[in-house]
Amino acid sequence: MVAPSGPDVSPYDALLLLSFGGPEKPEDVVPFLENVTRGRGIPRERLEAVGEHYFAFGGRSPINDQNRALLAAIREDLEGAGISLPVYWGNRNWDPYLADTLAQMRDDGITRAAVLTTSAYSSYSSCRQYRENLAEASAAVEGAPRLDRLRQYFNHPGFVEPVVDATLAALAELSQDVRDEAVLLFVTHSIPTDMASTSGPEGDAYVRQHVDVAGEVAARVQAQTGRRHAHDLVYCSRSGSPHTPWLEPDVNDHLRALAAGGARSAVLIPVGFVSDHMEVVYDLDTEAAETAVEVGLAVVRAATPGVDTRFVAMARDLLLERAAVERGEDVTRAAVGNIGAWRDICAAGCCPNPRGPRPALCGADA
Ligand SMILES: CC1=C(CCC(=O)O)c2cc3nc(cc4[nH]c(cc5[nH]c(cc1n2)c(C)c5CCC(=O)O)c(CCC(=O)O)c4C)C(CCC(=O)O)=C3C
Ligand SMILES: [Fe+2]
Repeated sequence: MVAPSGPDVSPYDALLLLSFGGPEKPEDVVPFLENVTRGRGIPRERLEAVGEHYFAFGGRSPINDQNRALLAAIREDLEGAGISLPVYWGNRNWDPYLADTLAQMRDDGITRAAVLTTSAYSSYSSCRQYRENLAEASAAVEGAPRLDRLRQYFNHPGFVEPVVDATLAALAELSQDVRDEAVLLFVTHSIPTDMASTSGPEGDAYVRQHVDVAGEVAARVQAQTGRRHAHDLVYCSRSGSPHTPWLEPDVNDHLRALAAGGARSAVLIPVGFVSDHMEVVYDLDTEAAETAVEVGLAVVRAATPGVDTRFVAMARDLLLERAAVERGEDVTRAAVGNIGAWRDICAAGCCPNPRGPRPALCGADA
């Protein structure tokens, strides 16, 4: 056998895709929601409403199939680049559970893996929570491989470029008489304002990262169309107690305000999501679409990165970048916009857990 001649992935002997997980049949829905919300104080009415969203889709979230497709696409991309590396998949909240995957990796002889999460931005929910789950699952599995979480990639061109093209394609779907005036609405998951203000090493990273990506996408769209579209950052999927402030405006409220102000069209760009999660197919394609009809706005939704070849290749780029860093080599880190490539190792105490400190991997405080 001739050794593969592709790029050097050492010190890694595997890549792990870490995601949220979702139910796949009606019986899964309640236990899944219990997994997600244990100890979170989410009001019962909110849980029942979210359960109904899942039941309306036959009890099946789109997220697992999207991850299966991403996994297949990453394997094919790595193989095509001459990299022979096993790629695993584990979830925080549903089967295949992270701890089971780590046990499988150990049994397969894996000693050190790079971890790509399906979450691009910084905050407790989108970053540290994943790192806590890595710590917890590693502690539960004797002989679990060493894990290096790859950097947050909100501003990696492999994430941003597909969003630009999806926005252009969505604009093209609007009828010509309202296209040029369409407002670009960048949509992301709302989080409690306290969680937002403590995100990242200096605070406010969650919103600043989204504002930067939105500005970059809007500028690139303008460069392509020659039209300057107004753009806003709005939020979906608010949860929690009504007494806790969460990031606003809600996408539905904003659509109503736009219509009241005389706007006729908008493009919803789910920039907070890497693929068509439940938040996208329900909160945007169902609920926000109904709001748009109600107020008479022409609205189209831009595609998420999904399995766009550039997004898939980003996984390889981040893997090779980090492998080189771990070997002590200099690297060029791809990033667009004004913030710069995010750090590999999270700062001590960043994106704190609102319920108090817990062990987390892949940070300066690990
Ligand atoms: C920032 C963020 C992301 C993006 C980053 C990332 O991708 O991680 C995200 C993703 C997701 N959230 C998801 C599902 C849910 N999130 C919930 C609850 C919550 N999310 C929060 C934040 C986020 N969530 C927060 C602050 C809560 C309150 C409870 C808590 O403090 O933890 C609840 C409970 C019911 C409810 O309260 O809505 C559910 C069911 C799914 C799966 C969807 C599918 O099935 O396709 C995905 C990808
Ligand atoms: Fe969520």
